Amino acid sequence: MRTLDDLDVKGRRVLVRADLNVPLDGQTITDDGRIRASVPTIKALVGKGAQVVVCAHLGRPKGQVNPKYSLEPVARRLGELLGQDVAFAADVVGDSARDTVASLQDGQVALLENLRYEPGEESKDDAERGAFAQRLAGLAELYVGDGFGAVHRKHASVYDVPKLLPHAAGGLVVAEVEVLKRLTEDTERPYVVVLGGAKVSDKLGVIANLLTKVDRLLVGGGMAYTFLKAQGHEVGNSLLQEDQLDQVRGFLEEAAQRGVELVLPVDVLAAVTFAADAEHEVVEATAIPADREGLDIGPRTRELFAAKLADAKTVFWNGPMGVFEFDAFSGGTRAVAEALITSGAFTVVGGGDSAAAVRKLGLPEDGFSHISTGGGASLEYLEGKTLPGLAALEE
Ligand SMILES: Nc1ncnc2c1ncn2[C@@H]1O[C@H](COP(=O)(O)OP(=O)(O)OP(=O)(O)O)[C@@H](O)[C@H]1O
Ligand SMILES: O=C(O)[C@H](O)COP(=O)(O)O
Repeated sequence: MRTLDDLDVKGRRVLVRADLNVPLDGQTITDDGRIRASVPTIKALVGKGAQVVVCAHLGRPKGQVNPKYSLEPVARRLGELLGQDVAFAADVVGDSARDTVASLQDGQVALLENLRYEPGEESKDDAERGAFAQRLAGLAELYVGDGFGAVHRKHASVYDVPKLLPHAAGGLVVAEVEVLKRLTEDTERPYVVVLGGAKVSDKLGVIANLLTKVDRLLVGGGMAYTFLKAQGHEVGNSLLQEDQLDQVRGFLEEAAQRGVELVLPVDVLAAVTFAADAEHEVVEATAIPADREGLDIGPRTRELFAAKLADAKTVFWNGPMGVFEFDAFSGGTRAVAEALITSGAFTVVGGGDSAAAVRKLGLPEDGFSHISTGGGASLEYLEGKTLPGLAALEE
C-alpha cells in the first residue's frame, strides 16, 4: 500500500476518508476516540501544506438527510483537537461542499456533511454508487483512505473513489493493519475471541470463519440471545435475530465438531424495559421471563468468562457484554475488560463502542495491547477476508 510519504500533497486538494462514527447523546459526543485517532493523518497533511477535505459517516441515516446524524458537532470537536478551524459543509457534494472546498487555502481543513445522507454512498447498484463517487472525487485531486472502521464496507467513499484518484493509505489504516496482522500469523494459543454488542446480524456472519481459527469463542452482549433461542430457550424481549436462528444452530454444531469451545452466558440481568433505571434481576440464561429483556451478562457468567480468558495467550474482543451506557448494566463489560487486562495475553479490543466502554469505565487504555477503531472491520480482517477499502488502496 502506498502511504502518505508517496503522495506529493503540497498545494493540492486531498480527500481523506475518515471514520468519525462516534457515539452521541443528542449533540454531545460521549466518546471522541475515533476523532482523536483521525487527527495524526489530518495533521500530517496540514503540515505538508495540503488543502484537506475530510469525509465520513455517522450512524445509519440510510440515504436520507436527518439532522440527528449531522457531523456538525464532530467538525467542532475536530477543530478543537487540531487547534485550527474546520470549515463545515452543510451537504456532501452540493453547493455548500463545492464552495467550502473551493475556499480552502493550503494547510486548511474542511469536513463534509454525513456521507450516508446520499443514497449513492451505500448503494448496491454499481452505477448509482459510481455516479456518487464521481461527484465526491470531483471535490479533490488526491485521496487518502484512513477510515479503518469502515474498510469492510463496499461504499463509494471507501471503495470507488480510490479507483478514481491517485491514492494512499493514511497512518491509522497502516497502523491498524500492522497490529491485526499479528493476530492472523503465528497466533499464540489459546486464542480466544469475545463477541458482544448490538450489530448482531452483521457480525453473526463472521462466526463461521472464526470457528476455523479460534480455540474458544465467548458470546455475550446482544449477540448471545440468538444463540440461547437457537438452543430452544425463552429470551423474552431481548435482542434477537430471528431470521438467523438456523445459521446459529449450524454454528453450535460446527463448534462441537471442531472442538471449539463456544461459551454462552449462564445468567443474565433481565430488565423490565430498556432504560438506565429499569427494574431488573439476575435470572438463569435458560429461563428469561417472557416480559423481560437481557441487558447484561450476570455474575456467574462474568466469572465463567474471566476463567475462560485467564490462560489465553491471544484475545480479540469486539462488542460490549451489556448496555454499558447504563451504569446498572455495565458490570459485565467491566468484568470482561478486567479479565483481558489481567490475562497477560496479547489483547486487542476493537470497535467504536467497545473502545468507548473501556474509557467510560475508567479502565487503563495501556492495559490492552491495542485498542482498534474497527469493530466489524477488524472481525472481517481476522476472518482473512479481502476488505473492499484495503483492496482499493492496494491497487
Ligand atoms: N444485551 C444487549 N441488548 C441491547 N444492546 C446491547 C446489549 N449488549 C450490548 N448492547 C449494545 O451494543 C452496542 C455496541 O454494539 P456494536 O456491535 O456496535 O459494537 P462496537 O464496539 O461499536 O463495534 P462496531 O465498531 O463494529 O460498531 C452498545 O451500544 C451496547 O449498548
Ligand atoms: O462503527 C463502525 O463499525 C463503523 O463506523 C462502520 O459503521 P457501520 O457498521 O454502520 O457500517
